Amino acid sequence: SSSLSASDHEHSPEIAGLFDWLKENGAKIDNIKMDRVNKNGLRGVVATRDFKAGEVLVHIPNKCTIDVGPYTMPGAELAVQLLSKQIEDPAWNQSFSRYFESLPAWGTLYSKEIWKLDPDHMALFQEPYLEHYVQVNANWTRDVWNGAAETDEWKQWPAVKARFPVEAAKIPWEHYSHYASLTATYTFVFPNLAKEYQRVMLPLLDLCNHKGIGSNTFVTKDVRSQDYEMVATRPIKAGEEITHTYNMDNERNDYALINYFFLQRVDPPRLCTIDLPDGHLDATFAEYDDHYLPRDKGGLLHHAQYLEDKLASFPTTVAEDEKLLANKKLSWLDRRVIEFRRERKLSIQLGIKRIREQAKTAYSLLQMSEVEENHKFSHNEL
Ligand SMILES: C[S@@+](CC[C@H](N)C(=O)[O-])C[C@H]1O[C@@H](n2cnc3c(N)ncnc32)[C@H](O)[C@@H]1O
Repeated sequence: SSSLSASDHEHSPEIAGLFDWLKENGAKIDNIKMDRVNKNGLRGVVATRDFKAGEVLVHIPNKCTIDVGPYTMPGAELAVQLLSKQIEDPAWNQSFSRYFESLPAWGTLYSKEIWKLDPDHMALFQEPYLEHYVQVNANWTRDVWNGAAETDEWKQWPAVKARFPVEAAKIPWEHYSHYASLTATYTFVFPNLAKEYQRVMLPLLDLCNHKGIGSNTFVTKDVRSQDYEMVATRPIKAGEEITHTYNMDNERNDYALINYFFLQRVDPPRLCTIDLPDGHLDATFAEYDDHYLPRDKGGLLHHAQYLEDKLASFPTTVAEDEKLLANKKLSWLDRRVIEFRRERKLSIQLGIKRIREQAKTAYSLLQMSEVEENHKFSHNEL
């Protein structure tokens, strides 16, 4: 049989419990397993047999999933919704216990919702925009907990405390804020029967890692049954990691770091979102094939100059960052931020080089934008 034996989960009774619970509830999960998928021991999902393109790898019944709240809610408010659901219906909560145990333990998650606002840690970004960005998000989590956020009262933690004073008093800040990060980073977006887009928790599917270009599955919801399926987008070999694209924004390291606290070391390195012309973290970039050429306004050389100024403004060089990273005593939180800024600098260096090369041969491109500008101008004058 292709079903999993206990030894497949030797490293983790929680994962064995998750598989048992899902199977008891009719999930089809026979041809995948959990494993360590990189040198850092990252957990991920792996195929245990070959799959053809279009084949269903995993089927999760709707009753094993959780609609947490409207998809626009930030993690802080989703955490309030989830905790309130758990308190309100202890039997339901108990029935999901093996799922909750499969999720990362407190202290092992990190994201904008719970960023440490310690000045030394924040300074590691070498980027005021990012410091500000995580500050706004982490403060929101704190404010929703205290009832001080500028949003509806029902979305904030004191509303739960008022309804369930005894049970709510047992929830510490650490637990709530962990949930704020979890509901932001382990949820999917799907419509419910009323066609309202929800943040949804999908057991096991939420243990698959992100891959942009080259991912091998997507997740879909059946309109009739409301069940969820993971489908192969190309042939998959036994032993291959199962990945899907959380969103293409994660292909930019600043977006992935702030939102999910991971980085990809790709060759060639890609410019960060914030280093694209007019780039900022809440923008969506539809075009990813062209990593170095600025689009629209600005022009090539203008962007090269911007990147050169940026590079000169960093307090440390790539070599100095490397030296810091050689220190084995760095905390994992500090290490990843330094790794991030090193990758960012490498991408900026390459970006400048590419733009300068391109500018030599892209005369026609520059000329075209001038023509368009002149055209607009004369049109306005008419
Ligand atoms: C939805 S979970 C995926 C499962 C996770 N690896 C686990 O074991 O619980 C999202 C988290 O997984 C990690 N992750 C996802 N994709 C990754 C990738 N391409 N590289 C490194 N870490 C990744 C990040 O820590 C992220 O916050």
